[in-house]
Amino acid sequence: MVLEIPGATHLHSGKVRDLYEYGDHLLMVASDRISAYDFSLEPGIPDKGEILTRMSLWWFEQLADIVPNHVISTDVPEQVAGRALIVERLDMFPVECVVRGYLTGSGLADYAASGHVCGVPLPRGLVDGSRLPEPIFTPATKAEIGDHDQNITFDHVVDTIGAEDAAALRDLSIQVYRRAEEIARERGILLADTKFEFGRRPDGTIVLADEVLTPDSSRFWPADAWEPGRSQPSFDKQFVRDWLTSPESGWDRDIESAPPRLPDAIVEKTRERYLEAYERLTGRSW
Ligand SMILES: C[C@H](c1ccccc1)n1cc(-c2ncnc(N)c2C#N)cn1
Repeated sequence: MVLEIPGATHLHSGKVRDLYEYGDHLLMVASDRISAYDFSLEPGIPDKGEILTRMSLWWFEQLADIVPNHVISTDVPEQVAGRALIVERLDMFPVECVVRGYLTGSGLADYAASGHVCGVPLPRGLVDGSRLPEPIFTPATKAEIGDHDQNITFDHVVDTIGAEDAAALRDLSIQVYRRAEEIARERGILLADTKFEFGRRPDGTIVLADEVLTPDSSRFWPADAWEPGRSQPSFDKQFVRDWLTSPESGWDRDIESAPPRLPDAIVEKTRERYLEAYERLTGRSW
């Protein structure tokens, strides 16, 4: 559902976010929508958009000494107060800058098939959830709506945007991941992997854009439940996943039908997990 916002013209809609033209800038709006198993679920999680917007803002502040960001203002239209940002319009690089500190998901699948992820060789014997010896840059191309991003090699990034910018995005992405992973780990949250988007200013400066280091752009795992060799519980989405895959939901994931509406109890427990992640990471009370 695209909101009519005075002064804003709708540009893009993602599963859980919407982007609008807003004068010379852009308005990035986070919804309360939650997605799992590639479906947008109902109902939304109350305050999720605001919690993740505040989390992203906090991360931009923590990272400002190593990378400039696109945030201009939080003085947004009343309708989206607290869950939108006015951001600088950038020339976006067409690369999803994914950094992995742990092996799971499509990275694990590529590793199982080839011993590599995005052309990066990894040691033998790694399992689901293994911590990697060093964080790796595993870029992807933005998929069409509804499709999964496609993992690509660093050389493919060089061919797309040139060697200098490719190296700059790789180095920046890994530097930002390392800083964030350490901050999160100190607070009991494992940042298994994350996806950054960068853009360029007219003067050539590379700027960190999009949302950053939220449970929507990253895998957040509770550190005290980490056990390589099996799927790790998601910090924020595990209640939803467990209910959807339980007999109680009556949902059959295999027939690719839309999942049923989430029960109030699951919605509330999930809201509490987003609040817990925000308060633990930022040290700020909601
Ligand atoms: C993928 C992402 C998106 C966000 C929200 C909803 C749907 C898509 N997106 C971000 C831009 C973008 N373009 C120019 N300047 C910027 N500062 C940004 C940002 N952030 C274009 N697309």
